[in-house]
Amino acid sequence: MSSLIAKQSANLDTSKQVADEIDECEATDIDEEGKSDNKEDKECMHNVPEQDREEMEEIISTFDGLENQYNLVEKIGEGTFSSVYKAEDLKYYDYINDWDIDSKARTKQPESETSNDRTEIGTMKREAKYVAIKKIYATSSPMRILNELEILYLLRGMDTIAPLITALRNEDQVLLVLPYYQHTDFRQFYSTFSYKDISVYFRCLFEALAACESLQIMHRDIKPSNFLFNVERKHGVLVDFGLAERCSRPLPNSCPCASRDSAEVARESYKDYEPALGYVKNDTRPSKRANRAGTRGFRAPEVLLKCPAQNTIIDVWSAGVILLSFLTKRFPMFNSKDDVDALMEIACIFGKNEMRQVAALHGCTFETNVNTLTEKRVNFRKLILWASCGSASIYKEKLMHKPSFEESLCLDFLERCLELDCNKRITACEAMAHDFMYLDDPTHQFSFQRETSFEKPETDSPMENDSTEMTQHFSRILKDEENEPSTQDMSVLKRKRPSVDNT
Ligand SMILES: Nc1ncnc2c1ncn2[C@@H]1O[C@H](COP(=O)(O)OP(=O)(O)OP(=O)(O)O)[C@@H](O)[C@H]1O
Repeated sequence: MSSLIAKQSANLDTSKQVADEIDECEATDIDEEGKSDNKEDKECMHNVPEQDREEMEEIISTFDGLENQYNLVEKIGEGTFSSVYKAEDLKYYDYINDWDIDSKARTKQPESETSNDRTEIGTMKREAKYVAIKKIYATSSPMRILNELEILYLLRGMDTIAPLITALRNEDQVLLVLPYYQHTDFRQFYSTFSYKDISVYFRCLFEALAACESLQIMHRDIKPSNFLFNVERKHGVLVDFGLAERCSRPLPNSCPCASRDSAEVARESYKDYEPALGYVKNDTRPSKRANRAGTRGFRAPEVLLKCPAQNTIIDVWSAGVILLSFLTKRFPMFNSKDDVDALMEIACIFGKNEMRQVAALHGCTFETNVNTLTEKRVNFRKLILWASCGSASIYKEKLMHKPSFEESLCLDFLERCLELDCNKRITACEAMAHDFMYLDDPTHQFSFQRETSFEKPETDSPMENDSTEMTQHFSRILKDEENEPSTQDMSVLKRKRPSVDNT
């Protein structure tokens, strides 16, 4: 076994470190070998499914000496490219652990307490410390693994990005060791968060995105399960840079969106376009190729339209989709099975007109014979109220009220994140200056001006055109929920699509 990245050596005042880590509540004995006597872990191991236990035993047997460093406790995640295990770090106290933000937060305690603790070092009970071990499947290419390692290295030192502690390799097996973050499953809080809570969530997320943006790194897989949010600590950490990529300077003619002039022409050109029905049988045009990596439902329009000039702004769109889930109280928001479906879901909200425009921006055409799509976009406030109110009468009542300051601010931020045109979308750094990020900060001076005039909207029909399939679909959801709240299908836009000949 070889260590790809050496742990920082332990030549510091270890005693101070140890003293700083004391937490009486979670105290755990550690014997001379360094193994903890954590009863919870032992009980946990009994509950570990047979298959997971076998996997963990295999990892231990593959990596010589691993068992002296880490005690694998349970499997905590399984993705397309890796499995993730929670493990106790048996050598924690031998190393400088700058990555440990929990302990850092705790060391901010009064001097008198820490000096008292220091005197008890020899005899004290040490708290068990955990890491997350990510086992990358051997099918991943070495270049992909190296890319993840390099990007994690570049992004080190951020409180909102999970840093790499170390990495281990044995032949084709690679383990990444990351801090373990106690977090809350998104499904447990997304429908109950207040605007202030949502603001805190997004400030952490955008802090991480702004750091990526300043280094021109696209994460490519922004979604709730990759942003580990701890509700109690009100802190989140971005993980999983397995698909991350460094932006390359786009060639000006690689896509109309890549240069200001051609983007302007493209934005206008779609108006004159006359769609030709059918498709070219012997199409000799070169196929359009671009990185489309990501998770369905979170891909930005430019990714779906195979834009070769993608940049960090794709992650802002994905963050916008998460925000839409918070506000509509629907997760997942989109549930497409392929890219065409995904574009249709987006078109349900933005309407055909804007879809044609964004397609032209990336050198494509958008045409569909799905006659239930509207030309114009759906108003975000109406969509959110409709999806989140639970009953048509509450929806109507809320719609009649002027949005609160918090709601207006949040809607403004949502619109800026979910901007179809990637050149007009808010950047992560700009987002950090948006007032929405500071809703919970009593010292923040707000400059956001909400519209003073408020026209009571027509409430007979929730959307512009009540005859569309989408409106009927939304209405059905509302009706169902009025009678009996449905927990079966939380995805607003999940619906059967009529057969499409030409999209
Ligand atoms: N540092 C960590 N602390 C706690 N849990 C973690 C940590 N890293 C990952 N996890 C858990 O493991 C899951 C999978 O991790 P990760 O996203 O890195 O793997 P993946 O194979 O790329 O998954 P996917 O294909 O779903 O994106 C996460 O959703 C999370 O629940």
